[in-house]
Amino acid sequence: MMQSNTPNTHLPSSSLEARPIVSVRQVSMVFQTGTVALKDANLEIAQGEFISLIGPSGCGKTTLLRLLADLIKPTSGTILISGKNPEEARKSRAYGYVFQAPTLMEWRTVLSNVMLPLEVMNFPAGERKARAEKMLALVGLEKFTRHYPWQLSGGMQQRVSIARALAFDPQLLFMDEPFGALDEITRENLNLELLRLWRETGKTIIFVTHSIPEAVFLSTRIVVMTPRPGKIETVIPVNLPQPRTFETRELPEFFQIATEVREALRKGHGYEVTE
Ligand SMILES: Nc1ncnc2c1ncn2[C@@H]1O[C@H](COP(=O)(O)OP(=O)(O)OP(=O)(O)O)[C@@H](O)[C@H]1O
Repeated sequence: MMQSNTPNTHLPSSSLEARPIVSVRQVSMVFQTGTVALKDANLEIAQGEFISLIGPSGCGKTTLLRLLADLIKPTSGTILISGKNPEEARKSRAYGYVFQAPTLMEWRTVLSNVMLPLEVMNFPAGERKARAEKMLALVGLEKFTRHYPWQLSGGMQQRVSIARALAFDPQLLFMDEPFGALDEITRENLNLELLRLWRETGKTIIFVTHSIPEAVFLSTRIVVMTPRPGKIETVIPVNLPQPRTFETRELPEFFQIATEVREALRKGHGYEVTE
């Protein structure tokens, strides 16, 4: 059975009085090379939030995501996901992960790519197809189930990756610059689609980006990071009305928040972000 998540019909409460879905406390990551990729990071994320991590190259955004996903272990500090450590959370399928490149298997159809994690996780055979079809419909690709990845555009391939990450119905979705390689128009359309999906499913999303407008458009809060050592500089709330539309980008508040993010990045000497 699919979990029944609550749709995000309004801005998620800024209150973190209920147990946060993600809790990062005093987390540092020093690689064997001596690079301090993350220093004393603290962050609490409530269920249903859309959090963007923004900052210049090398500030530790991917490192933070990889720590949450149990792909690497922190040097110090504590990470809890729904009250579990990252390894337990991974084993209980708490999150899906979308990478910058779609990483689809070229010899498998779209449907078969989305079914792959369900096969690996030993979902009953009868359930796999129904789940995969449901997720592909959610990302608007119901007519492309029999296509192969090379027959799809880059944006469509990334939508398949999102469907694949959601196939086993995780509460959390980690996305590492998923639209970074796409053209601006495709990217803006996918931003809108992602917000619709977020509203409809009630997922909590943690999204890495280099783009200030993308972060402002998507997020309920923006985590601004700065490099050397990787640090959380500040967390900026985005109180723009929901649902966001193309017009959202024209609002004076949109520009005000973008300026706030830019200034926070400058304060941390992070200049290398896209406008
Ligand atoms: N496995 C590793 N071993 C050694 N150093 C690493 C490793 N992974 C990342 N680093 C270093 O840690 C720092 C943070 O890297 P990370 O990939 O988290 O940055 P980022 O903010 O995601 O950058 P980008 O925006 O370019 O993807 C960088 O200086 C990077 O070189």
